[in-house]
Amino acid sequence: MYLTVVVASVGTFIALRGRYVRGDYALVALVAAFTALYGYLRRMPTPDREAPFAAAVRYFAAYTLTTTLITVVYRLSPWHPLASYPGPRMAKLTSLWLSYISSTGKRFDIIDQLHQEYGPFLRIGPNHLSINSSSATSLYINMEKSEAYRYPGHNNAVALFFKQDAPENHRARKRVWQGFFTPTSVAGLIPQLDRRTWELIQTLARRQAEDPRGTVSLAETMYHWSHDFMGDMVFGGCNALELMKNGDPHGIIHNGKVALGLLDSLGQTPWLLDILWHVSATKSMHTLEHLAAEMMRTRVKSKDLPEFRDLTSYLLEADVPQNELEADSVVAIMGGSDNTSITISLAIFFLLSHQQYYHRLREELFAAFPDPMTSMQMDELAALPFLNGVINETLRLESPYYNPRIVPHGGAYMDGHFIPAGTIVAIAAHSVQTSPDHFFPDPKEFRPERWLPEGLGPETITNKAVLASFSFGPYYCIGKPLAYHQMRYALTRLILAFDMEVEKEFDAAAFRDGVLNMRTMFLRNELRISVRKRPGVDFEKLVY
Ligand code: HEM
Repeated sequence: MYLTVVVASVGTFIALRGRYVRGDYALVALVAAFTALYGYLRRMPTPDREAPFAAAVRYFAAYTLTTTLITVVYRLSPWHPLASYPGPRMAKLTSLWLSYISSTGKRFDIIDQLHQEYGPFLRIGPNHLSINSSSATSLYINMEKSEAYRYPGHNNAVALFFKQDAPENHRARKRVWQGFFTPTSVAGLIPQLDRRTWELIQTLARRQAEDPRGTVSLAETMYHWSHDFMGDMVFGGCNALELMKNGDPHGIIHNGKVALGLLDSLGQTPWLLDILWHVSATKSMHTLEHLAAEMMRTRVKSKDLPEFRDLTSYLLEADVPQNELEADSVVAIMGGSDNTSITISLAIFFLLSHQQYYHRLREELFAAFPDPMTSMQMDELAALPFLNGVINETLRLESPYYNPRIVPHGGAYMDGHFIPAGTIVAIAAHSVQTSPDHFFPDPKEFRPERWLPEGLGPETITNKAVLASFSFGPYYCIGKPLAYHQMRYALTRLILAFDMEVEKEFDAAAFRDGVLNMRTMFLRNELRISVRKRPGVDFEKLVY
């Protein structure tokens, strides 16, 4: 019987090597195999009169252990296709290591330290490489997304962001979204952005006035602002989110962020996510999915549509089926609100902790807009060099996103290395974005002047092409132009409206250390500020 166990283990290893198998299906298959074995043993006389159940457990444990042992030996052996790539032993053994370091929110830092130890090509999973080289931007031109982007629960609906088995489905859907992101269409959203940003200013002042400490949570209020604007942009305001007025009773922000964090960490071990999808560990993912579906259903039924065209109107015009509208709405809710608002909050954090840059930006903005109530055009904001420097510098330091791709048939060559087909590869975005080869001097410091034509002096290196914040290639961020405008606009309005200060006891180093990145960001410490209205600003009378 043990010979049969070994043969079964070797057979399993050969059949599954390098293949992705759904974890929930595999679990069901294992339970079925155990049941069949037990049924078989019940009918067979066992020589030593061992109970059939105990014998089934023993054989099954032997099978599992043998299969695991063969896999472990293979992964650490010189015959593994990635054997020549260095990395921590645990990473070579199991993708659980990558899921674990992802769940700490400090993956970017851990991977950066490992790159310093092992070099630019780092094995961070049994079948997974992190690449700390500008050449890795080319991965994004023609490689498909890894299984980490699979819609949890294998909803096969076509939607942006999530992995599609047929890339042409992604291209077709991206064309529909592109209709919404044309300059004319984005221009139609400007009055909404204006309205919501004045409401943000009122909300910051109101919340501060109501707070016993006399301060306001900037990051939380920015999230409320971006979700309210997203509700207008995606659903034409039909869902009456109104987080700035009502807070977040349905937990859309919390559940959205936890869901994204789970996707970012468990997604690196897709078989485990397949299993956990069926239990309460992934509750936030289900909650986000239900909230998004509900919002989309309300929008589809609504007769009370705004004058501007929202994203859903483009999807409906293209006859996108209901289940795909709902899947796209998950993407739109998270894509359209999360990164933009946290980037603005972090830009303000950097400015307030580097007063010289805060003053420099104020000078630029006060000169460009002497009347703080004035309207602002997109091209005027896009032409302000220091404002753009502040935004790019914040993105450079605080968007260490992890975007894994899969090497296609035939493999790939990079910097003299051959990477076999089927390997999962990702640019080490944080390492590249903070490397002295690409950003010099002071690559780890917030120095927005590096983005100006004169830079930080004659030695300056600013390799704009490696900024991976919006990714590259066919899966680049479709919202990039809108996101830049939102960030420029909100930052400018806030700086024109208020003198801002952090709380007296604010610890900038501890705050920065407490920024956790799992594609979305979690802040361990609050960012509370105080705001004081500037002369000439009169927002109280504006009614929304
Ligand atoms: C600072 C703000 C933003 C940042 C840093 C950002 C970053 C990114 C990144 C890195 C990706 C590629 C993901 C990957 O390959 O893993 C992406 C995709 C995407 N983003 Fe953004 N994003 C921002 C704002 C927005 C906004 C405002 C929207 C508007 C709805 C948006 C919608 C999307 C969509 C739909 C995708 C998927 C594109 C595709 O699959 O082709 N993003 N974003």
